[in-house]
Amino acid sequence: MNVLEEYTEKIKKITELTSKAMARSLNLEENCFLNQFGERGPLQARFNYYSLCQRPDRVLGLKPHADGSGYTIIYQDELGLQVLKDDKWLTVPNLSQALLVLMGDQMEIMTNGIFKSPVHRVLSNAEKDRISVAVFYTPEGGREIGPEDGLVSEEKPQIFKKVKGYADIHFEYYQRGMRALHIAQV
Ligand SMILES: O=C(O)CCC(=O)C(=O)O
Ligand SMILES: [Fe+2]
Repeated sequence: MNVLEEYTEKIKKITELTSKAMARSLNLEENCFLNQFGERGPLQARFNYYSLCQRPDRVLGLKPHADGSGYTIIYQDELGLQVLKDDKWLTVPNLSQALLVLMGDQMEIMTNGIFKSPVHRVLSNAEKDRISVAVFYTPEGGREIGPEDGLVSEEKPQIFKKVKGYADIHFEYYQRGMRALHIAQV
């Protein structure tokens, strides 16, 4: 087995554990998110190399965006990733050997807005280059996904509709530098 196959198999196991843990944390049946992703929910890896940049004050490594995945599992070898929270950019710590689980738009939809898909960006750096491996875990293309029934009630009205093919819609908006989540709003 080559390294990429091995990494993918391990990440697949992590998606199973993580999806179940997230369901339990919301008092939902533990397979509910896995059922929405489907058995063949794709895992797509993106390898990012951020070379040295002489003007980190003027150039970003990666422009602000939110992921269209269900969620994304990121390995990073240096600091640089930032998430937007309350209008402030926070640098994600880089713990040795740690993987980062970043919510994508489709988990925000499935949790009816409880788990937020953050806008994030990557800074550039004049001293250290940086590598990251982002694995996007996305529901099967043909499937309709939507808020879990258990997360909708009179006090917590449904804020997202059921959607199909969200990843493709997201990509069109992404290319224009825009967010797509509003298309799923009720
Ligand atoms: O390089 C990183 O840490 C994040 C990459 C990322 O956000 C992406 O590929 O969508
Ligand atoms: Fe991203």
